[in-house]
Amino acid sequence: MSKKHPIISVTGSSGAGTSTVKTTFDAIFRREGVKAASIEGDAFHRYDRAQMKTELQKRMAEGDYTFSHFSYDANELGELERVFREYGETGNGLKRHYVHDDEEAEKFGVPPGHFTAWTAFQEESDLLFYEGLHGAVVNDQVNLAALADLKIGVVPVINLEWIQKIHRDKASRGYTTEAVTDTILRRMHAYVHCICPQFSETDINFQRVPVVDTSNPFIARWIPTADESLLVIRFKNPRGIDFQYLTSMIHDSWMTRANSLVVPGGKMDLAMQLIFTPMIQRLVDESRKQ
Ligand SMILES: Nc1ncnc2c1ncn2[C@@H]1O[C@H](COP(=O)(O)OP(=O)(O)OP(=O)(O)O)[C@@H](O)[C@H]1O
Ligand SMILES: O=C(CO)[C@H](O)[C@H](O)COP(=O)(O)O
Repeated sequence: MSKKHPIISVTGSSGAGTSTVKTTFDAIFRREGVKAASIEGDAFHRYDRAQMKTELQKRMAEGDYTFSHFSYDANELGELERVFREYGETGNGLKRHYVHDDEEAEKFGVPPGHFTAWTAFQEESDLLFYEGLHGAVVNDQVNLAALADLKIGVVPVINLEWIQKIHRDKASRGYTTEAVTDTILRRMHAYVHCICPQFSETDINFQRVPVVDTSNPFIARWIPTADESLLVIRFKNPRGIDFQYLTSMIHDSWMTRANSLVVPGGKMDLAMQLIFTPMIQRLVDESRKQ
């Protein structure tokens, strides 16, 4: 935690929608005149695509079938912790990109499956924004949750998460349904042990729930739309959250528990704007006073 250089960490599994949520944050940052330095979780993978394939084969030959991109040791979480810590102390840090597809290859000048070089943050910023797989990990080696000032979980119910992952990986990353299904299966152990525990560390979780049948996510022809889903928003600590204001501003929303709100899927962006704008203002006001 750093009052001077705050960190916002948006955490979710692959395909959960963390990149999509970033567009809402970018809109708030723009409107509120907040300068954010952004980093992506995939930049902290330990291996490039070819190295990962080799490492996977090696582990499987040794009888380890649990290793995947979700595993702690497939990622440089110590490096991520160092970036969080350095940013909190100095407002600086290092970033790079993991290039997934041809479009990103064109943008970054590096072939798919490779990393760009590490570079220091170019400009001064008011806060650091992380989105990725491991932004609230607490294990015996790192404590990322302790270093982030606002932690957000993006967690569609699992059928929906799989549909999103399958559709995105097929449409933009050139994978087949079978290849994505294999990846989902291979990652399940680490999903349970490395991804899920973070959602007890996060301050607010956003869980999209479809209200159409997703019983067989592997044949879904499209991702359930905003109108075909609800959003459960759960606050770890509801103290200070003005639920009356939120339910009056978000049409058709209601409370299901003392710390949980449900809003129509189409109100996700509005709900995030209403919830996060005052939180971001508070973080930035505090930091400017230091
Ligand atoms: N609220 C939503 N409504 C409908 N579709 C969504 C929503 N959020 C995400 N998606 C879709 O799900 C897919 C995955 O989303 P996104 O790329 O944001 O995931 P991600 O968590 O960043 O994944 P990764 O970490 O693997 O890059 C995309 O096709 C995106 O359009
Ligand atoms: O999105 C992901 C994790 O968040 C990808 O699955 C991971 O970055 C590996 O990518 P690829 O299989 O394209 O090399």
